[in-house]
Amino acid sequence: MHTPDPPPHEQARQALLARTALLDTPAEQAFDRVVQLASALFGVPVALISLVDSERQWFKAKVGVDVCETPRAISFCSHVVSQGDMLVVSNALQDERFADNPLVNGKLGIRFYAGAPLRLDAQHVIGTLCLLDHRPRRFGPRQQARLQQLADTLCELIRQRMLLQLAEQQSKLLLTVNQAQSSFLLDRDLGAASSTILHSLLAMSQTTLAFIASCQVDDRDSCYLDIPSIAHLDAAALQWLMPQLSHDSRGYRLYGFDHVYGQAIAEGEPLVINQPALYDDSGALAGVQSLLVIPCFFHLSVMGVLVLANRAGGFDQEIVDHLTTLSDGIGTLLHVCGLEVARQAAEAELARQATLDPLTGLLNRRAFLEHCQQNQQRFTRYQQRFSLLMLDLDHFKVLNDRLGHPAGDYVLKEISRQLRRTLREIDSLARWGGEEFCIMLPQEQEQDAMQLAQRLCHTLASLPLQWQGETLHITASIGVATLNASGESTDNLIARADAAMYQAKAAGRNRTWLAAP
Ligand SMILES: Nc1nc2c(ncn2[C@@H]2O[C@H](COP(=O)(O)OP(=O)(O)OP(=O)(O)O)[C@@H](O)[C@H]2O)c(=O)[nH]1
Repeated sequence: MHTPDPPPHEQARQALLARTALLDTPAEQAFDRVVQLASALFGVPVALISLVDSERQWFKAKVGVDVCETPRAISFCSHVVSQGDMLVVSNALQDERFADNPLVNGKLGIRFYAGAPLRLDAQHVIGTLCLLDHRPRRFGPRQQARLQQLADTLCELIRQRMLLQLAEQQSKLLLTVNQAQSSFLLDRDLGAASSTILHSLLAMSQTTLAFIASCQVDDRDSCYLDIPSIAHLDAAALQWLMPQLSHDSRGYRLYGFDHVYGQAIAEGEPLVINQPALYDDSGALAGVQSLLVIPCFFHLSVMGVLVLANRAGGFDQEIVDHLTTLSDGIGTLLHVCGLEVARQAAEAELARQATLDPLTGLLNRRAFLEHCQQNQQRFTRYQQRFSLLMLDLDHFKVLNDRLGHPAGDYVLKEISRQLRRTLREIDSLARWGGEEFCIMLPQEQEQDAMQLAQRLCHTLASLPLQWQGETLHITASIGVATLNASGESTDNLIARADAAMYQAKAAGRNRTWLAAP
């Protein structure tokens, strides 16, 4: 018995067969009619639609036999698949390839076989439409041509069926993209929205890894791809991708545009890579079997890419066309997401601005008071005390009157900068109003707070401030108050620090004063 070698591109052929979604499906009238017609037309007892799978032939429709599959190794049809042409065996007993085949000398007793290839595309034969008889027959060229016609019609039926399935999947996917857009508008979670799309895509495209990436530019003007979620069925594929990405709490990022995704974005065209080793010898694609990168547009701008990897048999034009129709929906989603991110950033910036003093950039009185309240609560909870320094520049009016308002502004800004530089990160500094500043020192003992106030006094007094060639001598008076052990109110603490500051003024200025308890 002769078992033929598999045809070239056997893997792609099997992938195409899998995509027909015919294997192991129930009988269908349209296919049954074809075998009934073939049996009647050619006057044979057995007619089959045989699909040649990796290890078996499986019959989608049959007349005259009960079995629904036989091993591929003994099947006549595998010869048709391997040679790509029709096979006619007039008398199997006289054919050395089949004489000792169990289908011939066994119960089935095949003598005559004619099988026409089911050729779905130029390269691949997925099976046969075949005729069998228990006695030898002649099967001339005209009959062979008719059988092939019938097989070609059957192929057309299969193609139509695949197109219909594709259209159904496409409308399902479009619906998924629409749902993802709506859910994003509701909960503003791009990771969840893209994950919904990706999981549907994996199932539909028979791939093992998928992600959506949006083009972003960070605050240092570096371009990167933001990848809010990755869907995968294959840990090995993920291992290939991971070393390329950086990861933080917001998701994954891929910096620069010097890679296949950047290429698809720059060219604005889908990029299909079915032989990664030939495409890129740098090793960046080692571990991936096939890759499809589709740019996603909003109007004429590329907002990001849809990436799918590892499709059995690789990516063909049909799947590219199919997925490209989805990419606009994804592009719109990425655009809406970009608007949302910009809106949130603007909102955060506005909120930040509202807490700052415009001249010095320090916290304003309102924000500082909120901060004090929080520390007050911490005291209630953890008994952690804190101190306040009320700092007022001395004779500032004189300086303003003599050198003008711009000189006063300059001094306020320079003093603010110096204070910020002298204080620690955990200390809070605010412009309380006019030439007055307020400082909060967390977990501070009275003596520590006094020491710091004295250091500030000294630092400001020795500041070499210059205004239009004149050296300015600025001093400050500082009142120091520490939250008392019973946890007084913030207002009371501020009032005590303020009163201490006036004591310092009254005592001659350029000094510190510890508030009475
Ligand atoms: N240039 C400038 N001056 C300000 C600003 N806010 C308040 N001032 C001035 O600060 C001065 C405060 O004067 P006073 O309250 O009399 O206090 P002082 O002159 O520092 O005197 P003592 O506090 O008693 O040492 C006034 O001249 C205000 O006009 C500001 O934003 N810029």
